[in-house]
Amino acid sequence: MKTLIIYYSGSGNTKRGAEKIHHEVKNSDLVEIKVPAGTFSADMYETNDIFKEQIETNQLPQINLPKVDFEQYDLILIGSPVWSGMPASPIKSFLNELQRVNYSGNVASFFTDVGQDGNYDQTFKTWGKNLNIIGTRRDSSKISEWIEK
Ligand SMILES: Cc1cc2nc3c(=O)[nH]c(=O)nc-3n(C[C@H](O)[C@H](O)[C@H](O)COP(=O)(O)O)c2cc1C
Repeated sequence: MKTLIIYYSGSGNTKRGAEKIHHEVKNSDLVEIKVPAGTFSADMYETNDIFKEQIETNQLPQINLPKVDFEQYDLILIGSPVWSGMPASPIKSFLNELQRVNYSGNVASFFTDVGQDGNYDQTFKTWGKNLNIIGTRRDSSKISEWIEK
């Protein structure tokens, strides 16, 4: 089984989790989703306002991805911070891209937060409604056990 671990991280927590999972999961590749400088703010409250506006208006952030043939992966594991009880907006951009290319493999997600995951799971499933989503989990612990089953 081949796995792509792909993540967006604003301040490094999700990045660290993704790197840990990458070391544990055999036959996995690791890719970071980046946004242009200035998309968000260093201030989390400002970022939260920008985020909410993006979601309300569906003006999603541009994402910079390396050229990846998604179809070579059996599973794409998407890492995100929780923002306002939801996945971060670059994840919505990425889920749109996966649906645009009709990715047919399995999709899962892990998230990092400070304890309030709100509607993360439901929102992820709604944003990726045309994908085969196998589930979402908190943090990087036990993720390799979960996805390798
Ligand atoms: C804009 C913004 C909104 C956030 N909203 C939540 C939230 O609703 N619930 C929560 O538990 N943590 C929230 N957090 C905290 C982050 O989810 C947490 O610090 C996460 O680990 C950050 O990951 P990162 O370092 O990969 O960006 C928020 C952080 C930011 C910047």
